Order: sequence, then C-alpha cells, then structure tokens
Amino acid sequence: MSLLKIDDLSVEVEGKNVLEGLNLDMQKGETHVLLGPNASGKSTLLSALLGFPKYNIKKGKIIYKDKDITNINIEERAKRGIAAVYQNPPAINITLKDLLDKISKRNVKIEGIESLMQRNVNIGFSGGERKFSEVIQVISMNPDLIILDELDAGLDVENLERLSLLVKEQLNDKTILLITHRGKALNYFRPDYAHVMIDGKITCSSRNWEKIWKLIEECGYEKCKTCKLSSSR
Ligand SMILES: Nc1ncnc2c1ncn2[C@@H]1O[C@H](COP(=O)(O)OP(=O)(O)OP(=O)(O)O)[C@@H](O)[C@H]1O
Repeated sequence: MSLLKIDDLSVEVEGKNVLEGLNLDMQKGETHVLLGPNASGKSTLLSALLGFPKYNIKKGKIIYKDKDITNINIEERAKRGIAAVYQNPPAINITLKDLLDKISKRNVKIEGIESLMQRNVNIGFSGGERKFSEVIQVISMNPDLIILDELDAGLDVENLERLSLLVKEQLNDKTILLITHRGKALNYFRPDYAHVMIDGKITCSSRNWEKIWKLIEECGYEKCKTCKLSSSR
C-alpha cells in the first residue's frame, strides 16, 4: 500500500521553478534515500511535502494515506503524521523539555542529553546537539512519514551511528525519506530505494542503492543524466 504518492509535481518558490514534474511512490514502511547535487531541489521537496506556504504548487498532486493533501495546510499535515528533521531548524524560545511536553505522543529517553533538555531549543546548540534535539522531537511525535534532511550533516562518526541506529530502532515500522550527500548514512539505513534528483526531477530510481552510490562516488552526478540503471518497481 502506498503511504505517499507524488504525481507530476511542479513547485515554484520566490518566482523560481524548482521542481518540475516529479513523481515518487513510497510504500508503507519503506525507507527511500534521495540523492542529488546541491540546489537540485531536495529540500524544496521536503518543504512542499510539509506544506510550507511559500512553496507554491503549480501542478500535480500529493497523495498521502490515500487522501489528496496538496492543498492542506502545514498544521493539518503534521496532525496527519508527516514530520521532518530539518537541515537548519530555527531557534525557539522554549526549553526542549517543555517543547517535548507539548508535542509528545510517546515517551522517548535518550541517555546523555539531560542538560540539553533544560536549554532553549537551538539557542547556542552545537551542530550535533541540534540533530539530537530534532530527532528526539520527531520520534516523540510518533509520525508515520519522516523526512530526514541531511541527518548526517554536522555529526561526528560516532554520533551519526548513534542517531541513525536510534532512528532505525524507534521508527522501524515507519516510512522514511532520507536526504543525504554521504554514503555512511546509507550503510546505516540500507534503503529499499535510492533516487537521484537532478534539476528538480527524479532522473533515476533503483533498489540497488549500493550501485547508485558507487557510480556517484566514481563519476559524480553527471553520469546520472545518462546511465541506464534506473528500473521500475
Ligand atoms: N525559500 C527560497 N527562496 C529562494 N530560493 C529558494 C528557496 N528555497 C529554495 N530555493 C532555491 O531552489 C533551489 C533548490 O534549493 P534546495 O534547497 O531545494 O536544493 P537542495 O537540493 O536541497 O540543495 P543542497 O543539497 O545544497 O541542500 C536553489 O536554487 C535554491 O536557492
């Protein structure tokens, strides 16, 4: 059963067409990874999926849990179980503990972040602390679709492993879209599908994420424009 189906989606932001006729189908419980060069539109897809009003949907549909949510607002999408770990989350004037008390649908305990709980969210947090704070928020909301935008950015090797395993363990039956530039995260998540986005379109999708990653590492994204690896489901 599809949890998320994106059909021919075109999105414009600040007068710029960023996504052009994008299609994506994620079955319930699958993990997909979205790869692609800088500025290809990966975070824009996240913003459009979450429903940020600045991201203007020009064409196409977003179907989630068999309902058309294309024109549904950001709060309603969150209520229906869509959540994200952001690349650059904003600072908020509330302690992490109080925020979790407000949003939590389930109790999550992570060892070693007790002092972080007493601090205002993202105010003076290090890159790694920001990620822990984001991940604990997302897990505690118990969403059904989670988008992880560069979970690995700013994390050292041990903390990338720790956070990846935590996400895998706590959200193991959930549907995950991981956006990344690094192979290390792929090894932890071992996605069901890898997709490559170039210029606002998914140009390659395959179950063989190891092969896609190897080609990208060896030849860069230029190769993705011409290679014939992409296969249907
Ligand atoms: N709010 C915005 N205002 C203006 N331009 C935007 C906005 N959001 C995205 N863009 C533009 O859309 C294009 C795609 O950006 P996006 O952040 O989606 O790329 P990305 O693939 O996530 O890149 P990266 O890998 O570098 O994070 C870029 O040219 C970016 O400047």
